[in-house]
Amino acid sequence: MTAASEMKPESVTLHPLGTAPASVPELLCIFGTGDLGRSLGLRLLQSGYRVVYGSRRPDSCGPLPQGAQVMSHAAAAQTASLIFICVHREHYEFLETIAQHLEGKVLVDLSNNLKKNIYPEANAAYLQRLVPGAAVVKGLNTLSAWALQNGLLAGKQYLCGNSAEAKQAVAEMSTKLGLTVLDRGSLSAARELEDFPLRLFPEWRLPLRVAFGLMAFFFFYLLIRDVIYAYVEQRKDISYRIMVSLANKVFPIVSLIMLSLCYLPGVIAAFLQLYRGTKYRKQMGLVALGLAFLHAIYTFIIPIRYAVRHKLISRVVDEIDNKPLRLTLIRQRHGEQTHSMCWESWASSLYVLLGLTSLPSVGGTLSWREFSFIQSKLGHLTLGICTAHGYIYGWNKFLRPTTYKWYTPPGYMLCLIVPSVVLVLKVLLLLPCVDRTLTRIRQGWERTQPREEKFMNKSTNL
Ligand SMILES: NC(=O)C1=CN([C@@H]2O[C@H](COP(=O)(O)OP(=O)(O)OC[C@H]3O[C@@H](n4cnc5c(N)ncnc54)[C@H](OP(=O)(O)O)[C@@H]3O)[C@@H](O)[C@H]2O)C=CC1
Ligand SMILES: [Cu+2]
Repeated sequence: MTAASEMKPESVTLHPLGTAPASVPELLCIFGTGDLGRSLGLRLLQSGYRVVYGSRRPDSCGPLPQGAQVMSHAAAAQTASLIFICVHREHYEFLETIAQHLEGKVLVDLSNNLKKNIYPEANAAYLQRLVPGAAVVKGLNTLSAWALQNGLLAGKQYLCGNSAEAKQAVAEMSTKLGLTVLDRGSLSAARELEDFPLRLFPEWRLPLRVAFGLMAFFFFYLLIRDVIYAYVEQRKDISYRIMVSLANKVFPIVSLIMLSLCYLPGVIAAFLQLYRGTKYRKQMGLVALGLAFLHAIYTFIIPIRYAVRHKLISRVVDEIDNKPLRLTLIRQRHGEQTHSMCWESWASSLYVLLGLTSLPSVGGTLSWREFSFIQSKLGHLTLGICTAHGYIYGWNKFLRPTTYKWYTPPGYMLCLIVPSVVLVLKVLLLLPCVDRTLTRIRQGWERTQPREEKFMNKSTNL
């Protein structure tokens, strides 16, 4: 490490903001030698930049990436036109004292807060107030020191700031680091950007809420229908069933509904001739996958319990010495089990295929055609198979009055509604005449058509 006094700042061409060049400055400055500062510096060096650190203690800061220089804040600021502020907001005051050295520089504010709304203004707005002569750009704050160090740079980054040139400079640098950046407008968006890292798995929130909501609903619905009904009407206590049987009814029900919800927007959109994907599709599908998996596991556990009971039954039957009856009992049980286990293994392997291919690392190795084939064709096939599973499971119960305890349909009947609607719509869409029209519409045919006709098309299709 070189002390600031011994070091001559390298000469770089500094460009006033108004006439920013198309190329990024070669030498970049980082304030703060902490976790983020070090990881970012390493990454910048690897991408072909030169890096100068600005530190309170240029002589005694910890180990820095090889090739980087370190000096005082003021000296470092003079070497570069772009400065990353890798210091916590709580310590920003020192920047005010060196504000004259930061005149005309681009300051990148990467800071985050631990909680929302702990400060009256966004960190970046505060920085801009401390250093009015600089162009503050907020962004890259969803990077993590860990990911930078390990070369993982997936995910979009957002930028905002009042100076278009400054944002341009940061965007070009980010692209060179292999990041995808999106412009979110002026610095007034900084607060929103600072809140991003505080949101945990935002895309998972809706799918998980839907899953939990559906699970809670079906759990209580089945609890009333199965356990409470048996208790009230037949004076039987079957609460021991809650843990396994009830759960094993709730999982496939919710799983199937979630899977069909993945495809519902698609078919509806097709009918509305507004074909676009939905953001939550992948997450919905993966939650459905998880639940289907639990269902399959439970289904393989339940026969073990049945097998135990089975032995008891055979012993009792043995005592009565009624061999034909015993054989029928065994055959019935066995048939049901193999049937159901066969369904489960089919459906779950399809689910796994769907889930795996929707992971970015696997999906990336497939061509677009392969991906859409698996996600769309196999997705609908899985949906079809699971829906058929539901119908076959319950076909002989539909007309039996005892099925409708307290006038409520059983859970599996309710859960077949959405998938059936999706499948019927899908089949309608596959009809040659509809398919042809849809293809033509998607190829831009609609533009020459009056609006009313478009809607008429839709209603005749339905
Ligand atoms: N770590 C991460 O993964 C990420 C961090 N961030 C943000 O980056 C910023 C820095 O985080 P991180 O690197 O983890 O923090 P660290 O605590 O690891 O580093 C902060 C650095 O700031 C400098 N510093 C500390 N106190 C003062 C002070 N009073 N005056 C001037 N400089 C000071 C120090 O450098 P020196 O001793 O050289 O002066 C210190 O190393 C934070 O705002 C954080 O929210 C954003 C995204 C990810
Ligand atoms: Cu099943």
